[in-house]
Amino acid sequence: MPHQMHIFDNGGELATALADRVAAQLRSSITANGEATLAVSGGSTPKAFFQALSTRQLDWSKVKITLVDERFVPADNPRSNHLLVQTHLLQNQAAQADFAPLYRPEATIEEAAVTASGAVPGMTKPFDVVILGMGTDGHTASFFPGGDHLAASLDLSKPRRVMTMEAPGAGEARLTLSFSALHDAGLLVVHIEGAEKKAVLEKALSAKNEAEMPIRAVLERAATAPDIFWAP
Ligand SMILES: O=C(O)[C@H](O)[C@@H](O)[C@H](O)[C@H](O)COP(=O)(O)O
Repeated sequence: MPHQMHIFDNGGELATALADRVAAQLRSSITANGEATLAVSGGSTPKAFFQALSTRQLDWSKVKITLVDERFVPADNPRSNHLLVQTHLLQNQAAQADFAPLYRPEATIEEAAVTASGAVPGMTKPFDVVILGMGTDGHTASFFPGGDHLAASLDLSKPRRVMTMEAPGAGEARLTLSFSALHDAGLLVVHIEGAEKKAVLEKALSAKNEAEMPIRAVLERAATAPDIFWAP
């Protein structure tokens, strides 16, 4: 699926433009459906975007937010994506949004994945907005090269769900939405910044092996053409 490239002079301009685009999509979904759903990634890249989006005027009480992926750690752990979203996005206007975490305090991560699958939006119909990041190894969400459930996570014949992932480059065990839950979002964004990530993207676009660079599944097989937002 051909992607659309959006290039900005700096991260601040990207954050403003992406916040405006996402807010417009959420407003449109609320008008059409009475609600809107948003799945966001963690990492260091999205902070400025989260802060900009948190100030946008819309009926946030009708917005359900979850994570694309999460470390299997509680929200008070500094590595928690829930903590990142709580700190930078669920503030200001967006504080009224409903947030559904992936981490669940179950005895095992497998049980947490089952509980989360029954509790997060996007499991019965497409998300209105999905924001993906990308690592320099070509991972996105927790679709890591060498992941123990990588093939299953990218298999579009499998149901929308929260699943577990362990991989050499992932650190803690992860909870991740499946590609089947992400690929058909109304607005599917890949948000990357810096020259190194641009080079990684170009490498990803130059070949097809998804096990080597899982981001290729998003670039090649998503039902929704991805919008790539990049700044130096
Ligand atoms: O939990 C996470 O870390 C993210 O969901 C992950 O997929 C992230 O988007 C990339 O690792 C990029 O992270 P940076 O923005 O920190 O480069």
